[in-house]
Amino acid sequence: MLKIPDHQVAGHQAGDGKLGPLIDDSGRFCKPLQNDERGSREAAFYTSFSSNTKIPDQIRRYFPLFHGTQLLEASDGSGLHPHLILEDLVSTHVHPSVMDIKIGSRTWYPQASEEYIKKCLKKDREGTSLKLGFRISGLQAYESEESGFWKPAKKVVSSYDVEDVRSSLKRFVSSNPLADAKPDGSFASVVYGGSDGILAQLLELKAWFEDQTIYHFNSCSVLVMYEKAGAETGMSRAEVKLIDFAHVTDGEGVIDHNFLGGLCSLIKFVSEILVNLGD
Ligand SMILES: O=P(O)(O)O[C@@H]1[C@@H](OP(=O)(O)O)[C@H](OP(=O)(O)O)[C@H](O)[C@H](OP(=O)(O)O)[C@H]1OP(=O)(O)O
Ligand SMILES: Nc1ncnc2c1ncn2[C@@H]1O[C@H](COP(=O)(O)OP(=O)(O)O)[C@@H](O)[C@H]1O
Repeated sequence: MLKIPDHQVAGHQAGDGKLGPLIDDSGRFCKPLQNDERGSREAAFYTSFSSNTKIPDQIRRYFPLFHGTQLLEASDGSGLHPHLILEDLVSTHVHPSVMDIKIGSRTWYPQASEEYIKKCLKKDREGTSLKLGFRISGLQAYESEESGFWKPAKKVVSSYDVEDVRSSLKRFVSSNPLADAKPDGSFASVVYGGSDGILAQLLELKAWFEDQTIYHFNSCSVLVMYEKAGAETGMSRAEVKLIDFAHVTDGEGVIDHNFLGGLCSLIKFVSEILVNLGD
């Protein structure tokens, strides 16, 4: 049975007669193809990426598994609609803490329409993209059975400034994300740090981006995920994945400086949280 995911933190959402992703019980995340070129671009990306033998295995694991496209009943009631059948990245989590971070100081690309570029430039300027090379698009962090999740509203997140980004990255890995008090950052070392933590994963991705010239990942996001119960026992299952490939273009032999720069900036923010843990 397909249902609306309650773990989605950004992007187009199903419900209220709108077209959005659906999940099933077998761990599939079904993302409807957008009707314009965004849909065909994303499907083309997954098809090309799946069969590209130049992608190292240790990098492939940062992308959702792709099981092709299928016609499914759309969430907006419009009937059968093509969906990308992806791995649901949090299907094995009980209380997933998830943050969507859109990478790049520029979320548009030269081939896009003037109108689209204008819209993106406005969002990039108003958010932290231009200043930092990334912005938080949405997030949720689990606190407890009683209080549930810290899940700030879309309009709150879209108005984040640099300091809000810094404090949200710390609050996201705190045991008290909903508290007015200073976030304790108590899961930072287990989630962000360590040999297989978020920072190590971001650094591995960065090393690939320093070389790869196959794709330009315009407007893509890094999805950061962990499970609080695991973090409490030192086994957070913290993971980084890349998502949203509706604006990927051919790299044409050129380094993706826009993505690489944003990734470096995010790495610096995460590193600083680890360095300043005692503060
Ligand atoms: O439709 P909205 O308001 O949810 O905005 C979408 C954005 O959602 P968010 O700002 O995160 O809530 C959405 O952002 P995310 O990718 O979810 O970070 C995109 O900017 C999307 O544009 P496009 O599909 O990339 O061309 C945006 O879609 P369009 O404005 O192009 O429809
Ligand atoms: N494969 C996936 N598994 C689990 N959640 C996902 C997956 N892909 C996307 N999401 C969730 O959906 C949100 C929007 O995804 P995205 O691909 O950016 O959609 P859009 O193109 O509408 O912006 C993400 O912030 C995340 O919460």
